[in-house]
Amino acid sequence: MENIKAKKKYGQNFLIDSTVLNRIIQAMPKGDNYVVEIGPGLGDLTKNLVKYKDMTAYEVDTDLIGILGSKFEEEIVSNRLKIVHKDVLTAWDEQKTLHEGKYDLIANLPYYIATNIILRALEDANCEHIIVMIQKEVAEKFTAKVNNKEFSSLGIIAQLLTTDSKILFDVPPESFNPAPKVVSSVLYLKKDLTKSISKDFKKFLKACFSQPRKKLLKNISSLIDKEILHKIFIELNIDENTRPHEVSASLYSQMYTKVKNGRNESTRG
Ligand SMILES: C[S@@+](CC[C@H](N)C(=O)[O-])C[C@H]1O[C@@H](n2cnc3c(N)ncnc32)[C@H](O)[C@@H]1O
Repeated sequence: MENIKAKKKYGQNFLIDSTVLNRIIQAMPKGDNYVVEIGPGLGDLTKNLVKYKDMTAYEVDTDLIGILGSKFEEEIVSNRLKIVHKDVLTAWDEQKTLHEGKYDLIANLPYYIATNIILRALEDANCEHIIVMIQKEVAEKFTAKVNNKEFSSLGIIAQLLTTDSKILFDVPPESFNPAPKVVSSVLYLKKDLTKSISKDFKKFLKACFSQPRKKLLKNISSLIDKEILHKIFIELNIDENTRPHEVSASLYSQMYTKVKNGRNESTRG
């Protein structure tokens, strides 16, 4: 490895296990989608991805930009690889999508912003597949199903926006340099590009899970009129003692529609 000291503040844990790299490449979706990588680091995953697809990589660390520029001179000149020196969250704020055209996000993510990045990728209308290395604990939240204690707004959002979500495999700390403190997993999400969810629905979910172990009714009663809530719970056949993780994604979606309609009716009336 180059003489580069990994920076904690950028979540730099470089992948040094070629078996894991190969497994990520094997998981690459077939088809013509462009590839976007977030955090190419020293370029080990990039080197393998660019063999198969044209791609853009977003890297925030100035010290790595020069290294990547000389390592991939040929790929950059021939337009197979574009390296963007930018914080990827800023890029999303500025342009809403990381690529004009359908793309797959394939990356070993910086863990300190992994959840945020996945949520942004789920919102990005051009992103079709998400294959990312993240903390196992976070991967489990995105793939959790109803009644599982880990089921939260992340699992609900993922279920409503994807047709497939799964953990492909786990990766031990020794596969990285420096080794992270946690076990990692490669998460796979295939989005349904016809679906989207609103900011208000996300706010509603946040309220529903504000105290995850308390009753759902209690969590949202500060936000929504109690009478409307009781009516909705009866209509949807939800017991008043139900905890937030015991309600399915589709029921949350129906509940939100009813809350919205209830509010509209009360403003009209
Ligand atoms: C876990 S390392 C992965 C490096 C490399 N892809 C690998 O697999 O060895 C995360 C990478 O994301 C970069 N990074 C951190 N924060 C970023 C941000 N906000 N925008 C873009 N890249 C970021 C880091 O500098 C680092 O290169």
